[in-house]
Amino acid sequence: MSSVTLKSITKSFKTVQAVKELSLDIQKGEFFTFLGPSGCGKTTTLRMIAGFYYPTTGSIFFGDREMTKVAPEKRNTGMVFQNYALFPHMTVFENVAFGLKVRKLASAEVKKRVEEALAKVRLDAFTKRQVSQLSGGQQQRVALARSLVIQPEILLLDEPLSNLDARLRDEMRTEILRLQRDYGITTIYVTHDQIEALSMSDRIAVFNAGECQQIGTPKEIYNEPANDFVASFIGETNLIPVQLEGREGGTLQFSWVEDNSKKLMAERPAAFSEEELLSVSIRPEAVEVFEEPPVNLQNVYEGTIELAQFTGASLNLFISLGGKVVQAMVLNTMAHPEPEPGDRVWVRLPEFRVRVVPRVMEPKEGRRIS
Ligand SMILES: Nc1ncnc2c1ncn2[C@@H]1O[C@H](COP(=O)(O)OP(=O)(O)OP(=O)(O)O)[C@@H](O)[C@H]1O
Repeated sequence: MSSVTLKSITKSFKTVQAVKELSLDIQKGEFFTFLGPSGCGKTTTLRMIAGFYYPTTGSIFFGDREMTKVAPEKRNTGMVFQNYALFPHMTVFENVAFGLKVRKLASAEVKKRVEEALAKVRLDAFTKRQVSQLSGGQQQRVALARSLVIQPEILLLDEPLSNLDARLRDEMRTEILRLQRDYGITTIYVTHDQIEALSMSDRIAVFNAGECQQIGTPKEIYNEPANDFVASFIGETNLIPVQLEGREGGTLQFSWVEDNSKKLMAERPAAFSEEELLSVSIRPEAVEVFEEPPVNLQNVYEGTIELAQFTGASLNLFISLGGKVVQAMVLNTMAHPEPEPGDRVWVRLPEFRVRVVPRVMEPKEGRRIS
């Protein structure tokens, strides 16, 4: 088990700068996730940690050992890929034993370790099967056992669940976490799936276009996003571009950029400089919806329901407030009558639930419904 430190690493491929000035400290035994959209540099960073690529500039340490240009086979990392990369003509046992045989371990030791690893991933009944005769989930377990059996210091997982169906993904998520906790192994997990990232990680680094936008625990990333990109990439959110008008005590006073007759108060402390472009972010579950205009409340806007989506546990309401559509998630209380398109409602964006975030994305038009 080892900590991992990236010191200002960059990676360029001819004209593409895949990773820009990235610095990270991953703790011993931590489950750390790289999250971001396709092409943002997650895999390239993981490959630099594995040693398949060397950084163009910057350095990589495992504990206090510099690994920047050490060959992959000398790093003692275990890696699991999206496509499993198993040997289809070999049995489950042979696949898992492969790395140990390369390391020239005695055959009794190989047998013991492989059997232990297969028991851990609950495949002990399948040792003699050809991997081509296994399901996707079982193959992924073989890949996990193969990477763990070498007792790596660091486990690297590159979108390991993306080829599995939704139910199996759920199951394997729990399985991977259980194994990670059992072995206590430092784990770096690459995904573009925010649910995976939120539900599994100790900490997450959110990437965009080769840059790390925020590092934090799942709750920090979700509740206190660093900017509008992070807010909208993690979960659903409503973003309203705003202009600062004043401050009074701890309260910030804004007007909407798209309609400056609409005012908005925010009570959460927010770090930004006067010259930055700002939005407020508010999650659908934080938006309150009223059938009558509420009295003595702030940040209340009159609107019309455009769409009501029933999802079982909740109703997703898309509410037009003049040109802007805001999404609200209200719990299914089986109330009658239910909110319907065309209904006039009042929306409240509670001042203690809105987050002021710097605007780093291009402003978008209001969400289209159809
Ligand atoms: N070997 C390579 N040669 C040239 N460009 C590359 C190479 N590998 C990656 N890139 C480019 O670097 C950028 C980052 O790619 P990377 O694979 O790290 O992204 P990613 O976030 O892992 O994406 P995905 O989720 O799609 O795998 C992309 O623009 C990609 O096209």
